[in-house]
Amino acid sequence: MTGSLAVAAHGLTRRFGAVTAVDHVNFAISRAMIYGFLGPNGSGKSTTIRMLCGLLTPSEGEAEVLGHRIPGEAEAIKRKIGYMTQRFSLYEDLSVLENLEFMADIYGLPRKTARQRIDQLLEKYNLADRRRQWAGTLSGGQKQRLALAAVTVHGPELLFLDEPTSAVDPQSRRDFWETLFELCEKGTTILVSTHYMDEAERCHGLAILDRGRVVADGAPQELERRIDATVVEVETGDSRSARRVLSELPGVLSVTQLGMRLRVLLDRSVSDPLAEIRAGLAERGLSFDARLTHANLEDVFVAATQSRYLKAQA
Ligand SMILES: Nc1ncnc2c1ncn2[C@@H]1O[C@H](COP(=O)(O)OP(=O)(O)OP(=O)(O)O)[C@@H](O)[C@H]1O
Repeated sequence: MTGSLAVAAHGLTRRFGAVTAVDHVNFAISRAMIYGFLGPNGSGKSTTIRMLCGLLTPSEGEAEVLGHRIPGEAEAIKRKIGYMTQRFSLYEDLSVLENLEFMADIYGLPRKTARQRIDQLLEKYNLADRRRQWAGTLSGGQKQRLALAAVTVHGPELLFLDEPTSAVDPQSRRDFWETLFELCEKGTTILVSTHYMDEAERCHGLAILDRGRVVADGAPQELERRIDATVVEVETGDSRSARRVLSELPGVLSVTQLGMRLRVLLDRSVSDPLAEIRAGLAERGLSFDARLTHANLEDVFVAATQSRYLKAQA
């Protein structure tokens, strides 16, 4: 692994009995970047993260994390990383301050350093006025800020954030992402899992996971450009009938309704998608307007997961 990579996974696999939760995944994360795992529930995001943190042993394959091999050197990385789980892992009956002191203690920070660092974090995360409040009584956004403060108390080089925004409102999500960019600008590498498309769009790099496999990876804009599908937007007065007709056309991967418009995703193998759609709708006597449009990340996600599903059915 070269020095510019924070994480490299090679054929990383984890089975739980008959279930293959993570299936030979490969990816590389450069230092000081925000890398996303985008995938639905059960796609293997948490299991992959737990293997990279050294909390779960891979069934097969290996990874290098900050220059250490996983499995094998898992102990060596624990002080260099921060791991924020979906449930924020706070002690609800300890105060904000006690939670941070506890984490500083776990990481063995000298008392004076810990005090300075905790004061900085309380200011940075806007929790100074609440230092004596029980963590359990904080709002979702405040708990999230405290959880991030807690996992960064020791100044980790690499942060693993497992669906960190699922329990907070849109404004807290935006603020949280601003903080991630600040950390990244100061050199922290961040791996964040999400099932929100808008969050995935903000990552420098991205792996789309589906049933334990990486089905696409790259920068979000690059993935949109490289998509293995064509996107057509259809406007029609009878979207219900049009939707039914379009769903049955050969090569159609998905039809999504957006207000009065339908967004149709077709496999690349369809040579003239506009003609196909026009012929299908005209045959049923439906009036419409259809045009080609650019792919977004949701289209990339649907194309990557649907075409795999259709190939498996064939
Ligand atoms: N300890 C375990 N024992 C058995 N099966 C497990 C275990 N942990 C995860 N799995 C299974 O592995 C698969 C992947 O789960 P994982 O939690 O990694 O997915 P995820 O993408 O993080 O989803 P979520 O967002 O719901 O956490 C699922 O089918 C899950 O039920």
